[in-house]
Amino acid sequence: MTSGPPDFLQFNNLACESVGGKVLFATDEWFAPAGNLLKREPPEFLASAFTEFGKWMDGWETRRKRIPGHDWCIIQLGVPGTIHGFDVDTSFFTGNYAPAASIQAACLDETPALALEGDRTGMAASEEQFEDVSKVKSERWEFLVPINELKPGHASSCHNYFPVTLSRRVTHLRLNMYPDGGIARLRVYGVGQRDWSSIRLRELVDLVALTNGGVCVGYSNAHFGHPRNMIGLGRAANMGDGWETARRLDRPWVLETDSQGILQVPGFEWAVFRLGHPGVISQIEIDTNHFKGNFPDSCKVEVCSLTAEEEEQCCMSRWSSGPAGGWRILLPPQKLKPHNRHFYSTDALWNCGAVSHVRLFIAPDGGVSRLRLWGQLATASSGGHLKPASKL
Ligand SMILES: NC(=O)NC(NC(N)=O)C(=O)[O-]
Repeated sequence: MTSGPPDFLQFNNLACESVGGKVLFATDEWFAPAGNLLKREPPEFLASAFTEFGKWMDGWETRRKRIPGHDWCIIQLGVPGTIHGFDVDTSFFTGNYAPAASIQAACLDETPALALEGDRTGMAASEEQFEDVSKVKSERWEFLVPINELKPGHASSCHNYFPVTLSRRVTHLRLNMYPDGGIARLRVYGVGQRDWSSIRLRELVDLVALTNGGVCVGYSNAHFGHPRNMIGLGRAANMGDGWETARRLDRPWVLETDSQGILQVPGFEWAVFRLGHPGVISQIEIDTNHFKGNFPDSCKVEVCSLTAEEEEQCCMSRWSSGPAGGWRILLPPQKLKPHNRHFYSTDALWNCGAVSHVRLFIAPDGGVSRLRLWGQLATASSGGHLKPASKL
């Protein structure tokens, strides 16, 4: 029996540098810095690239150890949250991959006071140099992944997936490699968890933002870019930082207009998001930044309210069985423009009250770089669930 990629790959990468993930400390970074672990772009190999330290590698690579111990680094998540799984990606590290790794986690109130540059001096850094404000040495942090052998970074074996079952919030990770070697990327799949107590009554927040705990829970097509990219920080860096579907193959070979001159573009693609907190959405932004020859013709937004159990059922049916109460239209169909920020406020939106989930349609296909859903948190009087759904 062949098993496909694990379900946790649908979640957000909480450690990615594009959402603020940082390496605070590494015992050794001789060949390549640990910061590479958190890059958003897939790893690459440049056969003829060498530095004064050795072969240029796109990942974290330490020296062949000639002293006791093993190498490790401390990572601060860009978005603190609950972790559902890891991908320790060894791409292109073949004769120099780390043969084994483990991952530990902590939830720290403050950032550890660290000021160490990556060590290229010939002396490995010691545990004492890592001053941990939690007063618990990082070597004693809880293991989310015990020591496991890794596979080398050939295309067929580079992904080392580790599912995690821990419902507690995590802020920092310690990645251990045994004894030394290289790892191309560490992807930390989870859901952001923010403290909602600091939000004032009637304050508008982007309820779907990754930093506020929004998460994509289903989609029809993600050929060129995953829909979760739409809820990332700031404006998209490029087309790869947005949601982009393949060209639909069921489009007519010659497009035509109907009797009223409206272009007939059958078919659509969709993506469903769970909001970080149920709320009443009053402003929407749909940004087609960078999508110029491939922006969607039009979009539509629907909403519903689901419990965690109802969401699980919908996910299991890949959203073919809709919510019991049905989807309601929040934003009726709107024409879109290329490379443009589209803003819709209350006069364009239908009154739907408090909701927990949103479905964005694009017709017939194309790319959207950002989706922002501004609203107030649900209260007992606005009629929504007071607790965010927590299962996928
Ligand atoms: N050819 C190599 O990759 N050699 C060494 N690594 C780098 N990056 O030069 C090594 O063996 O660890």
